Amino acid sequence: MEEVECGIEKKAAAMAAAEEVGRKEEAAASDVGLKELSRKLNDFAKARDWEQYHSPRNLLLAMVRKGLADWDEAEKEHLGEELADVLLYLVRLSDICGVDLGDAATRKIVKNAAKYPAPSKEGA
Ligand SMILES: Nc1ccn([C@H]2C[C@H](O)[C@@H](COP(=O)(O)OP(=O)(O)OP(=O)(O)O)O2)c(=O)n1
Repeated sequence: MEEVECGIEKKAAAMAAAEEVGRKEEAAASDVGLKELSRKLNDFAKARDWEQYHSPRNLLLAMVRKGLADWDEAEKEHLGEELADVLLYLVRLSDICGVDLGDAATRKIVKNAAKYPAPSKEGA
């Protein structure tokens, strides 16, 4: 009897450990960097010989077409897929145009802050 209980405990511990690994993998996937996405998209296009179709114009048109889709709040999963497509096309477009998107976006946030300063909180 004790042996059976020990076996069940071991199985529960293994399942908890697997769940923890799954959670960590999920967190890592949602925290993926732009350079990693860029590399994956490049591999994806190369493997299919699709580089010929990925001109800046085609990528921009594909991005806009995805962005024009009906965005229904009730269909969160579908919305996520459409927004993911927009992001992937944008990352690919940036790569094709030789733009470091992470760097450009970070610089632009700094520029935006200088252009649109937040109201001072002093005396508020
Ligand atoms: N020439 C292409 C076509 C597709 N893709 C990749 C980038 C997008 O992430 C995804 C888009 O594929 P679809 O246009 O088939 O879009 P969906 O999968 O959303 O299908 P649908 O629009 O029919 O719902 O595939 C790509 O890189 N280059």
